[in-house]
Amino acid sequence: MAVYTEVAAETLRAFLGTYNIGTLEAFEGIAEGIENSNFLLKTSDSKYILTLFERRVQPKDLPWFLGLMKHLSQKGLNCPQPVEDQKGQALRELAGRPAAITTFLSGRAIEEIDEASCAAIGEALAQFHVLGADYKIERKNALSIEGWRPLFESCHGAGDDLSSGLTQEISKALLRLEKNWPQTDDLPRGQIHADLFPDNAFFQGKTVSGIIDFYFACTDFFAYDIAICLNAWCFKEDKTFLPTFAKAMIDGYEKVRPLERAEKEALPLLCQGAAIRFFLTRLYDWVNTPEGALVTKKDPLVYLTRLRYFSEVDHV
Ligand SMILES: Nc1ncnc2c1ncn2[C@@H]1O[C@H](COP(=O)(O)OP(=O)(O)OP(=O)(O)O)[C@@H](O)[C@H]1O
Ligand SMILES: N[C@@H](CCO)C(=O)O
Repeated sequence: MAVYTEVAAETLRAFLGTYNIGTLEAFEGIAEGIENSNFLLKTSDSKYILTLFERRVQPKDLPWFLGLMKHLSQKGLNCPQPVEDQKGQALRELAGRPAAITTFLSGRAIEEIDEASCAAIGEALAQFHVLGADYKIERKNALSIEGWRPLFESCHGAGDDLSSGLTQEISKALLRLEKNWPQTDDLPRGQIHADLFPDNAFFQGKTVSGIIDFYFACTDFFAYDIAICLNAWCFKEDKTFLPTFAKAMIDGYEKVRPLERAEKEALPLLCQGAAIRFFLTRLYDWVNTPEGALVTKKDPLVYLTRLRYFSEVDHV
């Protein structure tokens, strides 16, 4: 459950009084998610999502994230639109936390991933990349190649408690990635979502009705975003890679934005990077989340399996 900060109804009612979105009829904490506290608000006008930012999100980055959401939703991407208060501000403070209200999106996360949903998410990802092109301000990806080693070192060898020899295996993988990771100009880059997991995509039938959770978005290689999705969508029961899902995703992507040859060739390496990124943030959380916290810890070892798989292939 991800509600780290509670909000009293009276406080929320007063807060909503500074917007033009009706009066509060009901609100409830949302169980899903691990990063921020989220609430579903029902007002006399409509439904909204209130997010209180916790944990990894740096307050200085919030205007960039909210700006990107506004930009993409205005361009026609199905994503939450930040709601401005009566003074035109989307970023506010509530219960001592940075806070924002966004529009509510219909649909729900897919129950069973298949080729059709992979194709649809590939297409939606390419739309994200293309529509983000004229959002010009860059935000460095703090969870890319330069961030992984410090994150790993901050876990102080804790991986060995999960699986023996793991510290050595990850050290070797990091060295390999640091030696071979593409330079900034090597591949097309722009604004990427960087966390487009199945729980961050809503579907209505086979159609993507919304993309949420922009709080890892950043400026990086487009193909790295595909690598994240290949990791997150194209494995069966956490272990077996599903080439037909991957092909459907890449074909869906290329309907909107054809990939360059260099991007395709870089995919196995970028997929290893994506696997290590999610392995490391999960390992960090495994070590640092106190017992009894109201949040479900995610298993880092799932991404070790994926790292091993992508380390052994020469194409995806
Ligand atoms: N705009 C929205 N419209 C409808 N539901 C939403 C919206 N934003 C968030 N939700 C709901 O809130 C849940 C948690 O949101 P989100 O995934 O952004 O949480 P998080 O803690 O920030 O993220 P995560 O752990 O995935 O990084 C979602 O699974 C969804 O059910
Ligand atoms: N999508 C991430 C959590 C948010 O970064 C994971 O599954 O590890």
